[in-house]
Amino acid sequence: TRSTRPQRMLKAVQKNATKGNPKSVISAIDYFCKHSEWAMNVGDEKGSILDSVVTEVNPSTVLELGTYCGYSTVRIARLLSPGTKLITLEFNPANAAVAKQIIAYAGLQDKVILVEGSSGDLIPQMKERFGITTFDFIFLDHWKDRYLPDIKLFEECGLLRKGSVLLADNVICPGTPEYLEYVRKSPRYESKYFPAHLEYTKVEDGLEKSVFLG
Ligand SMILES: CCCNc1ncnc2c1ncn2[C@@H]1O[C@H](/C=C/CNC(=O)c2cc(-c3ccc(F)cc3)cc(O)c2O)[C@@H](O)[C@H]1O
Ligand SMILES: [Mg+2]
Repeated sequence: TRSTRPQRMLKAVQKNATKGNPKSVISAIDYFCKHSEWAMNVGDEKGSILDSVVTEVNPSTVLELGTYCGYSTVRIARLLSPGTKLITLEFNPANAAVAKQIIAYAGLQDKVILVEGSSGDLIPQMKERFGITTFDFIFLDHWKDRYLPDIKLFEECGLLRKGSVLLADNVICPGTPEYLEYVRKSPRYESKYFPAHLEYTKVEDGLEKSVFLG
């Protein structure tokens, strides 16, 4: 049967990137998406903003919602200090399988805990399963209509502390209007919009950074 786009992306990484070199894996995926097939990775423009926020926060506890093929997982994990791991949630087993191989190709498997399942089920399990008290940094990049219910779940589960940083992709395109209204109106968050473009296109998009105020 015909291969899937994630499988073709993995092949491109194995062909064009250098094993153990995260930067080359990132470049190989960006090249594939620019010259072969568009795919919904955060991309290099928004990816640079993600890099700068991760570097600024220098988090000890990290969560990513929506691994997809692991592009942003690799971007984040390569910047974490030694001993720090990121937890990434992916409910599509085929995507998780590709992501696992891309993360391993980058040599970052020891810095990543990839959990197969739905955020709605897994967020309430974070404390007991992974010994998490609160998250320092959360990257939201899963189904756009799930950003709002999941941020409320973080609050209910006591997974945010004063200063926790949430960074959300695609707040313009495809758009997350309810989430954006919530974090911008709520007195419990200090929000900032980082304008950019939809990955590999000239379409307007951006990232919303929201700091929990406690
Ligand atoms: C009910 C399940 C909610 N919880 C969840 N828990 C764990 N993993 C979840 C997930 N939701 C989705 N996922 C996974 O995340 C990934 C989904 C990401 C959704 N992203 C987008 O739709 C998206 C879409 C675009 C896009 C933009 C313009 C366009 F014309 C077409 C697409 C751009 C992006 O940057 C995007 O991130 C998949 O791998 C999916 O299996
Ligand atoms: Mg996205």
